[in-house]
Amino acid sequence: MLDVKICGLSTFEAIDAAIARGASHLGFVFFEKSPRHVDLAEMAELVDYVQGRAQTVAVTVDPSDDLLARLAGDVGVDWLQLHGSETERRVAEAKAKTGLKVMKALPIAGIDDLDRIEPYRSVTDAILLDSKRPQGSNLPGGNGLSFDWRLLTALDRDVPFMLSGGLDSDNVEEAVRIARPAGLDISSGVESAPGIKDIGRINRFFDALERARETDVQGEDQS
Ligand SMILES: O=C(O)c1ccccc1N[C@@H]1O[C@H](COP(=O)(O)O)[C@@H](O)[C@H]1O
Repeated sequence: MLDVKICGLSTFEAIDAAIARGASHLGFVFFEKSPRHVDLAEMAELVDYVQGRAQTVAVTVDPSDDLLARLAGDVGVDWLQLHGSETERRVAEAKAKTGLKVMKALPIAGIDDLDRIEPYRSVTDAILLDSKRPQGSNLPGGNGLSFDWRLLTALDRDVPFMLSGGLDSDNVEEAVRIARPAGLDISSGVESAPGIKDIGRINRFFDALERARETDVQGEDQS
């Protein structure tokens, strides 16, 4: 069963829709330049609303020690997503300081980028593979752009990862078939405009994922 993280949530309605369809993780973005940014008070309210129905994830970019302490203390999320240029050492430090589970995002554009995964494996609870920030964008993630998933076929099968970057209901079936991820992370692909989650698109995404699972099971039966 694939983990599914719906990211960039800011309303109770979208949280309920994602949980109803089986999202395992819900992401809340703390990054002021993002159209999905929520402040810490808003994030605490959203996390409180989830009430253990899914894992909650604070998405951050090179967070300060103060922010880490507030996310672990005042907000009370389950996971920290590090989506900046955090070194392995900083990731280990963030985990030790907060006691939270940590997901490190790594940008992938070419085969050499896969070499960056191994050093992070021992200091994280999950690795998230995303596309690289396009020129001109001030967002390190949430750009709605995918990378060449065929690169991931070169990865050792015992390296579990979450796949993100430009996933939507039209491409998720192909993404799962090619990349064989342990989980999926989606934000822009379930929005009607930047930062505005669309319940219809959330439903269509999970419908497409169910079709992908059915096709996969049928494929396995024939082999
Ligand atoms: O969504 C954002 O605005 C964002 C801002 C800063 C860091 C990460 C962000 N989002 C993450 O980007 C990926 C992919 O998103 P998309 O599906 O391509 O829109 C996902 O991991 C989000 O958590």
